[in-house]
Amino acid sequence: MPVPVTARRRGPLAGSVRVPGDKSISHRAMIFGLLAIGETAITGLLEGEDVMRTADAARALGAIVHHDGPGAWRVRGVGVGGLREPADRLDFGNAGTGSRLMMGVCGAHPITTTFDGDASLRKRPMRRILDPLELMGTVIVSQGEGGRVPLTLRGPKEALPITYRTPVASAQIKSAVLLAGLAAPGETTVIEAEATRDHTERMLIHFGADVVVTPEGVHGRKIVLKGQPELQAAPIVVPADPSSAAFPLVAALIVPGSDILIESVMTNPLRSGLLTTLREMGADITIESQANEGGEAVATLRVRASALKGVVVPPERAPSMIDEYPVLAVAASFATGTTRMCGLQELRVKESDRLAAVEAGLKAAGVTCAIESDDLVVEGLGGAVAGGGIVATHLDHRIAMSFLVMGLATRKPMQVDDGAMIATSFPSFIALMNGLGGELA
Ligand SMILES: O=C(O)C1=C[C@@H](OP(=O)(O)O)[C@@H](O)[C@H](O)C1
Ligand SMILES: C=C(OP(=O)(O)O)C(=O)O
Repeated sequence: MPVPVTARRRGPLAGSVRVPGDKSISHRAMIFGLLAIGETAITGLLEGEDVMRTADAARALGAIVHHDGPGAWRVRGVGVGGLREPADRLDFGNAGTGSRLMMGVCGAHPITTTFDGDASLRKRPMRRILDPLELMGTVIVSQGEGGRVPLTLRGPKEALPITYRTPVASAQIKSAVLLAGLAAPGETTVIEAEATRDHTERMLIHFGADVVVTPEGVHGRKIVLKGQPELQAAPIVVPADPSSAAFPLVAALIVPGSDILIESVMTNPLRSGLLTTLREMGADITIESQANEGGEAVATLRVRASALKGVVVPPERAPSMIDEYPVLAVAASFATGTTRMCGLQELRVKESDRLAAVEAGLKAAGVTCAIESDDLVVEGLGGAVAGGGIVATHLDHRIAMSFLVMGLATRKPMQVDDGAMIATSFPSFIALMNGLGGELA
């Protein structure tokens, strides 16, 4: 049942918030917990639906998963090579990350596994994962049209190590190959032309694997993993998700008079493209304090309403802010002048076609914008955005949250047709925004 949600303009936003744990790290915490020997204790886990599907899959593959309290989980793993064949298909719901990383894990083990998901996941390309897995010896027993879920994989007796150049900048492809490489003897190498988020590499090292990362070309990296390690359980502290922090951050910038604190947000440079871009636009974002949480740098950000100006966002920045473009487009609508976001082809294959969804949403709010090849061009209105539209979210949490943020600053309310998917990544979003003085209902 769709759950329409409306956002209305009220007063300035104020207060201090902490957003939930990082989604990328939370999925990986469950997966590494499964693959390690011993018990992995996790704190700060994102308890969103996507991560809960990965937890269910870890259980189905043999892990013992305990929930001790808010964000606190323990996972007793089976070790690399010790996976149990699941009795049923694994349903990953809306989650690209969970399904693709687990394809890497299962596809390299001598078990048969069926992957499925919701109507959004069933549209997303999986050939990008199946191609390298086939090189490693995985048999694709069945697949949906064009290599989509539902699909069934059977892993080889022993996976083959490969050297793989990722055809698109994608941490999910890189991670699937590295996770499969754990089960292969010898060295598995992934070469990426543009560096993407490095949480898998960091976690491999944290769990005791032998991984060497070197620069490759101007923006890229080469990652070499020694296969068949014995991964040892290790505690994981999940820092706050910068992709979730993006929503209160942009809201505070566009709602006049706002002044908020966002506590201890992860500032991994491979996730910080939005901060860089907003600062170039003139955003008043200052760092109040810095620390380290679970091996990642974190910072408490003070964000004040700002007069933004349009900028050109270069294509090489895309991997470091790939999930933040919808909410950046909202910020750009309130800026003075034009913002051009370049090289966004990957946005077409997320939970929805985000280029099309953003264009439709902005137009519904009275903002002029265009898709020019792989660029999104937004004509900023300098603060006076009409709003009043109804936005189709297409089972996409980030589209829903972005346009609700917009509605906190538009003249007329903004409605999204379905807020249900927000629970996949940020279950407390509405309460958190209302706690800052927003009006979402
Ligand atoms: O590895 C990850 O955790 C993720 C990688 C990105 O996807 P791609 O690898 O498809 O770019 C991102 O969009 C997704 O939300 C999370
Ligand atoms: C693209 C996203 O996630 P996933 O690929 O895991 O579905 C996202 O969270 O914006």
